[in-house]
Amino acid sequence: MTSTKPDSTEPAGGAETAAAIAGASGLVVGSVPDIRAASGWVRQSAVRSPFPPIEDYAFLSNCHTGALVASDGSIDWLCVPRFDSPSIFGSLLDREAGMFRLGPYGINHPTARDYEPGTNVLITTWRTLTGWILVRDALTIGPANGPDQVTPHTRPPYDDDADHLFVRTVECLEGHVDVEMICEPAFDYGRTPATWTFVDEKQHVADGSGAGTTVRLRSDMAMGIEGNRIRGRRRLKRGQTAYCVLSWADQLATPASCDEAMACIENTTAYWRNWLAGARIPDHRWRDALQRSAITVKGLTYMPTGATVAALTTSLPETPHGERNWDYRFTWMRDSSFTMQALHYLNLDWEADEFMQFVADIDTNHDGTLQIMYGIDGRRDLTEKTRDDLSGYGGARPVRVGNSAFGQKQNDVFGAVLDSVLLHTRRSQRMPRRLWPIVTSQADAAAKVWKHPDQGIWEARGDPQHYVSSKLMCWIAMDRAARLAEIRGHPDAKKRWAGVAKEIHDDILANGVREDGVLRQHYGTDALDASTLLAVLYNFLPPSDERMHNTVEAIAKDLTEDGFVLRYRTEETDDGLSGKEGSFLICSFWLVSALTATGQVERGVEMMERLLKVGSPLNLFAEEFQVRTGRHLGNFPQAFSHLALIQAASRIILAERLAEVA
Ligand SMILES: OC[C@H]1O[C@H](O[C@H]2O[C@H](CO)[C@@H](O)[C@H](O)[C@H]2O)[C@H](O)[C@@H](O)[C@@H]1O
Repeated sequence: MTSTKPDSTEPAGGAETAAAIAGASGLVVGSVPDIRAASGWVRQSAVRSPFPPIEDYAFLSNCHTGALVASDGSIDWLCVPRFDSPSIFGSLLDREAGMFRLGPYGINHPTARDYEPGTNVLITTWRTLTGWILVRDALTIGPANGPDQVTPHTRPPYDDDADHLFVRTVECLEGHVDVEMICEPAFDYGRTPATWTFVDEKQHVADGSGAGTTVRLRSDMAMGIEGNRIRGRRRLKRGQTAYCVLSWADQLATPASCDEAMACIENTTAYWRNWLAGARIPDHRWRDALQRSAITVKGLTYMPTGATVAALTTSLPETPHGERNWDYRFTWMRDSSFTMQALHYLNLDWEADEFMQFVADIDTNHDGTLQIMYGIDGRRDLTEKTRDDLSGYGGARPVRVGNSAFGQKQNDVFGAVLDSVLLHTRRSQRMPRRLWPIVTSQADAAAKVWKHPDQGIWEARGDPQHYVSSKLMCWIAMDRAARLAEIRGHPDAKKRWAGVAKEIHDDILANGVREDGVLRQHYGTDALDASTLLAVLYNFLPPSDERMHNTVEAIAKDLTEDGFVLRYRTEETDDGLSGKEGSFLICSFWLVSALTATGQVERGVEMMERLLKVGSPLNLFAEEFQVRTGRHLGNFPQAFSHLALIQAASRIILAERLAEVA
């Protein structure tokens, strides 16, 4: 895109400022801002990459959409009003595609960042030469009448109470600090910069419009329009507060004072804590990680339909500077089913209920089967386009919007859905009548297609193959369908489906096992694939069976880099793409679960501890981890990684507890 800012590789404030920024403590204090620094944005220093590391971002959500906040206080990703809407802040994918910063003037490294415990409210503490401030950020959500409406352990009647507001408050704790706000939306993924007009200049209210969208900014800081951005400044002294709020709600309603803004944040805090109170999170040293994963998975749920997005973002690269960039702001049947399983582990059955309603309402194919993925509103057409006007994160192109995988045949989808239905039926002790047609159509489809090759769980864009994990999930489909038929009193269907399950089981054992007793990736290769760990997790054979043990050991030995698991070796597998991937975090957590399931709990614990250490400072995980650099790769935060974390930790904790009582 055409740059309107100074060259981001040049120190905006000259050599002195750059040196000050690079201060030995890592804390940026008191760089004397010169006129160039004042006209640019503090991020434009020579001492940091223009694209922050993926793992530096904080994730916020109102269960309609989510945001990524960089450690310098800039919102670099926000799509409104929904996860899958075009971005208005898209600096994540192009430094010129919009951002919204709040923080001390001239300083871009905070002293500390954390979530308000048990919530999705971010707290950032900044220290300057003259004082301390504390910033609170939230995509607000909660009962319209305030936190008093919240009663613990009740199903929130206010489930759809997102305010459609980004609220930011700042409080001066000590001394005095000059606070700066820069709000520069660029609509339609950066294509249309905002045109600003004051609605009420005295009250500091302005509307920014472009590409058919209008947002309202309101603050108690003095603010001025500078082209496509609004800049606000205020010196805060100890005890003083300030706020700024961005709204995209109907009527563009905004809090009219700092007290009102703070009340919205309190409401949001109460909302998340109340939600978490409904979870059964074990009292264990991994509790914080489990809580964060639960909140993150919930934050990736689109409340109006109960669908979950696979991740918040599009096109964060799986290979640095490479082409493995995908749009994950959709609902995969597989990802959502795994998510439901993980939430059940934590006793969060409501969420599963919501997802089942989504499944029941889905617009199926003519033959009654499901697509492998849908829009969060149930939309079927997810046509993929590239946005060639965007630089891409770190230059990784293309940036994709939409995902061609929606048209793929992936035979595991039947098993994923039917496993969820069975789990849900058992947990809720009932199966809604309207789910039965889904059960029969998915079971009949799996019975028909299990012999066919497909694109597999990893959605390879190469030739279809007889993937072992796809057959395995078809076995699950038939097994779960037979059990559901029994529950509903359909003995004939039960017999028919159980018969197909047996046939698939035999076929996998005959064709899917290498000579050395290890499950192979697909029938035409001896290559390994981490998705075969699902055989252990789904009890395809007893955990004591040699083939399960051999598969776990082969993957641990030959499909890892420094202990972290690759989904497959790109040099052995033609997935139709170039570039080497990092290790897949879901696969690494699967290995922890598989080790635990096969009785190797200590090895599982060791690996779990290592995995937790590579989480972001805020306990968030992208899709992949690059061992060589210690950096996260791929979309962020990724539900797959968090749900597999929950599953692995829950299995270990259960195994430890059972060992204690044995
Ligand atoms: O690697 C090629 C494929 O990568 C993406 O798929 C991956 O993400 C999905 C969502 O989490 C997951 O369900 C799938 O198992 C992963 O392989 C991408 O969405 C595909 O379009 C792409 O072909």
